[in-house]
Amino acid sequence: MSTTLCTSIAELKAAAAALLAQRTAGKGGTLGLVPTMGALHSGHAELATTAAAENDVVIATVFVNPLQFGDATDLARYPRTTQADLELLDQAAVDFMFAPPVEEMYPHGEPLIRVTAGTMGELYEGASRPGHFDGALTVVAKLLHLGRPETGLAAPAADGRSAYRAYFGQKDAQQLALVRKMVADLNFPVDIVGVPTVRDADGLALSSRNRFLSTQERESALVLSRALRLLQRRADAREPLDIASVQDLVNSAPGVELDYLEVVDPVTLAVRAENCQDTPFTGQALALIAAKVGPVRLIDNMPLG
Ligand SMILES: Nc1ncnc2c1ncn2[C@@H]1O[C@H](COP(=O)(O)OP(=O)(O)OP(=O)(O)O)[C@@H](O)[C@H]1O
Ligand SMILES: CC(C)(CO)[C@@H](O)C(=O)[O-]
Ligand code: BAL
Repeated sequence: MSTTLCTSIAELKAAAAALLAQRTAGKGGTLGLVPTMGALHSGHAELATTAAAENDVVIATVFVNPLQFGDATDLARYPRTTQADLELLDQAAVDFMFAPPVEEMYPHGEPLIRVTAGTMGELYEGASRPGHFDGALTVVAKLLHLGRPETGLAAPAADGRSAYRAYFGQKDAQQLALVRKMVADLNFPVDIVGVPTVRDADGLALSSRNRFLSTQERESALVLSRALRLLQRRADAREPLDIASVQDLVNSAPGVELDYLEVVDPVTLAVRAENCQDTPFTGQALALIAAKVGPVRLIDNMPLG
């Protein structure tokens, strides 16, 4: 096992700085950070291997952040699989797994000062999970600070890339857009890298919560990626999207309760008011979907155009 498990911030910072100095002969190098909540699967592995291919040292964080859970049951039953996570990260050539206890991250209880995700954080996922993105951005801000060693990072490269990069999945499109906005608005010295969604062969986006689906619910859940692909085909053909018909298709799947299916601007996430129903699709957009399948809330998205 070459991945080192760290549970304290001081231990992580010292060990990461030392390894970076050793690997780069003290000349400075690049560091990749992969924030996760654990219960790792091949989607996380893709983030980790991308980070390992692009950086001298990689830290993956595994922390089930209470601040981003409104629902205590969801928090309590969130899967925790530390040993398996360590093995997956080792396979992906990650150097450090930072898995702090809650008291290490929040030693004085919940923090008084937090990041607010603003109006963008109130849309879509934020509407169903009030405060979720404030909690997620607050912990991401902390992790971005904690993961960066105090010394040993190279100056920005000629192509303008920072020596510090953090990796997030495009599956959580709203989270990725909000992290990019936080980093831009608050001048965090880090590049955010978006990694494409990894899917099972039948199209279902991998998610730690998929394990709670029964066989029948998993079959029903395929309607999410099918709906997105149907919109993609219509967009590619420059046909009207007729989004209402796709919403009906999702709701007709047994046990599926659609929360939202929206076509939005890929950067601002504002709903596209035009070209979603009857007129031919033009330009580029992102289709976002969320639905409850049995007891599990699932999200997915695909680019259009
Ligand atoms: N299928 C996937 N493909 C690529 N990246 C993914 C995938 N699933 C999750 N990620 C990314 O991994 C990071 C950590 O996500 P997280 O630990 O919440 O996993 P998850 O599977 O999305 O869990 P859940 O949705 O059940 O909370 C996020 O940046 C997320 O976007
Ligand atoms: C980014 C993150 C690790 C913050 O807790 C979480 O929201 C997630 O796993 O996507
Ligand atoms: N992947 C998003 C984290 C969450 O569901 O809380």
